[in-house]
Amino acid sequence: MIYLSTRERVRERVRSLEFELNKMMPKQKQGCSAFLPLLLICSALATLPLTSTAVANNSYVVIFDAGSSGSRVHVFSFDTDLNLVPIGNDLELFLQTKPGLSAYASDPKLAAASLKPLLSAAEGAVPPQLRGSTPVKVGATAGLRLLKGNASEQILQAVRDLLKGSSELKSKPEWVSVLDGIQEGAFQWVTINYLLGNLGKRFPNTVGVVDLGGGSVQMAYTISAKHARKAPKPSDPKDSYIKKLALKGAKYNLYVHSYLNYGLLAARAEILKVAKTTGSSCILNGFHGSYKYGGVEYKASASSAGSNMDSCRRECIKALKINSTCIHPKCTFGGIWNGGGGPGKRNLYVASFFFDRAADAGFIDRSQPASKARPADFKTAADRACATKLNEAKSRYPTVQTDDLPYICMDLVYQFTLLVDGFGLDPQQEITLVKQVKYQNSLVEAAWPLGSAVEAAASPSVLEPLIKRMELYAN
Ligand SMILES: O=c1[nH]cnc2c1ncn2[C@@H]1O[C@H](COP(=O)(O)OP(=O)(O)O)[C@@H](O)[C@H]1O
Ligand SMILES: [Ca+2]
Repeated sequence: MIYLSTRERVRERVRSLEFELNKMMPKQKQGCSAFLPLLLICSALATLPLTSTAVANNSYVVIFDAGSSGSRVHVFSFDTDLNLVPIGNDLELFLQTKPGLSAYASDPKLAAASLKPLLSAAEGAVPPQLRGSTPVKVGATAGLRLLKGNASEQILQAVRDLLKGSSELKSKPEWVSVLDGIQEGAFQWVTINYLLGNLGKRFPNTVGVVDLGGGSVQMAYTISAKHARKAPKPSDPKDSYIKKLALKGAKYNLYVHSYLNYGLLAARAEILKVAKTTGSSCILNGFHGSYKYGGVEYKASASSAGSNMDSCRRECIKALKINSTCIHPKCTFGGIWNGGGGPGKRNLYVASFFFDRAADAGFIDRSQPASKARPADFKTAADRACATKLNEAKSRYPTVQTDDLPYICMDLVYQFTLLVDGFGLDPQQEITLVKQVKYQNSLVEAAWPLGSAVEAAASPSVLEPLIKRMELYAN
């Protein structure tokens, strides 16, 4: 009887509540709308006085980020309103390991085994009685995208076997996949705007994101519906420039593009390819060696004149194909439409290697989760780095790993060129370099997995058991 009356009260609430979270992938749209009533019920239940059992009603999601340079696991817990709730003292369990899965291209089992310590820590963070209903998802990014032949599929299969064979968490084969760059960029946008409390606001009140990984770089920001209708339509719909999102009652047209091969480590290879055989003016004076990326070795030597900011910039502009044909009103680089700009791009949260190198160069404080900077700061830092000789570099850049030191001028010049010549930022525009975002007095990683977890937490597989637990309680 209590169960029925609770349901009644829920229905009442449902009528007066608007809560909508939608799917990012068009193929799941139908599932989402079919699922909407469940979300409404959960949202309504969250406002009922269930205080003593509130914790029992939280759901957990485990997301593996199989990045090109490392693997990471994130565990999140959500309440029925999709707010993050603490796991122990933090709002997230976050662990990482290096190298990434793609470094084990010839040994899929070993690749999967590299996730074991992360998996057992993640499992330990989920209460035992909830493990069987807690989804574990694995999203691989540029590293696996760039592997040749069926190597990436074999690694994914080994990971599926690992999850099925040695984890209590709920896994499905299709939850272990290579994310496409558009999903990656859209999830990053959701993460940042979720943490800033922007979801549900009008589009000009959201922030744009740039995420510079090792293998690829993504940019995403919202544009007006009018502009979105005029967006160029690529021949393959899965490469669409616009992703439609409906989050917390607001509809967004997200401009999103991922540039494969233009992550920081992949871009080094692109720059070395355009450098003359006499050497690259991006490499510090005193270095003569080679650079390995994606199983290919590139000659990497300083030019006889040593490193030089302006000549290095020209190499970066060539590598980025800034001047390639543009059939749209305006392009970023390589003939890609620039999205048209607008208020959704006014505030940019710029993550991953942008944060790391800015901290290495010393113009932001690594101990702070986020710092304001300007693209021009990368140029000033590059000027100094390019005037450094290899034998002075270690003392000048103590946090940079030895293998990365010859490339410190290249990395900083590339980052400035990418922001200004590529993404069209004013060198003086203030941007936020971000590693973590403060959410309810805790810090949460500014990375795509939270966006994926928000989507997963709103899916039937997570909410159905949750509703059953609530019904059980109400009975
Ligand atoms: O969750 C995170 N927390 C902190 N830094 C991260 C996280 N995810 C990625 N990064 C940053 O991104 C850099 C490389 O990105 P990644 O290995 O994910 O490449 P990819 O995105 O091109 O596959 C890392 O060196 C690190 O600085
Ligand atoms: Ca990444």
